[in-house]
Amino acid sequence: MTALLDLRGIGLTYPGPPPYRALRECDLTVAAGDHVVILGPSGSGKSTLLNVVGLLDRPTEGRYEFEGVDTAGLGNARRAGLRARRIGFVFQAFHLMPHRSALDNVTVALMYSGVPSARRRRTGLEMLDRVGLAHRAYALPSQLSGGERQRVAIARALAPQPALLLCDEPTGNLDSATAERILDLIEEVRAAGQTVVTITHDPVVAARGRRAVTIRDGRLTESTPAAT
Ligand SMILES: Nc1ncnc2c1ncn2[C@@H]1O[C@H](COP(=O)(O)OP(=O)(O)OP(=O)(O)O)[C@@H](O)[C@H]1O
Repeated sequence: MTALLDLRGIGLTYPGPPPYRALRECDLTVAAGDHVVILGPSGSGKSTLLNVVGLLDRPTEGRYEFEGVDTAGLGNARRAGLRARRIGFVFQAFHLMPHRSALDNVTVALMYSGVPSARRRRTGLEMLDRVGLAHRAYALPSQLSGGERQRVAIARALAPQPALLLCDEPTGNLDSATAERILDLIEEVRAAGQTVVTITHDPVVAARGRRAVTIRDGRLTESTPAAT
């Protein structure tokens, strides 16, 4: 399989004061179509790593290639464009626009990724249908359950057909039955050929990955491979 992303010797030091070295010498290659889980305790560097992988932050050391392109050479506008088109984010707190319908939340992502307005509504409805929420397209986030909100967030993340789905504690705010349904949906996404990277401190979530990597004190180590 070809590598979707490749990190070599990645380090990130927050400037402070005092400076804090949150990532050190991280090497990670993620093959296209894989689901890699990054597991680690609070404060270990998971979000920092996710921000680097998601092109939100620049590392202070090392080389990060996304789809074969050295990201160090990309200006902020190119990075933002790649993020909108090639990377979907799913967060624990959903981050939906509260005063916009489920459908609007999805179509706005399509607008940022450059999809022409004539196609956005139909694609948005198709994405909501894919997560089982076509019948709630015009509901506001406040009228949806936590699991439904996360499904809208997944529809939004997937709508631009990103190469990479990045999940940050995707089931952190959900009860265990709802969490299972969200994890099933993420597994469907991977089975359909998209690449998934999930960060979590929850072993139940980690068990769903095909490969697990542990981060401790900003260093990555390969864990026992998860079931494939
Ligand atoms: N902007 C910042 N400036 C300085 N230090 C920071 C900054 N952001 C994070 N840190 C520190 O870097 C370390 C890693 O933080 P990070 O948020 O990546 O951890 P995490 O594993 O995601 O934790 P959690 O599971 O609690 O969200 C922590 O010690 C944190 O205090």
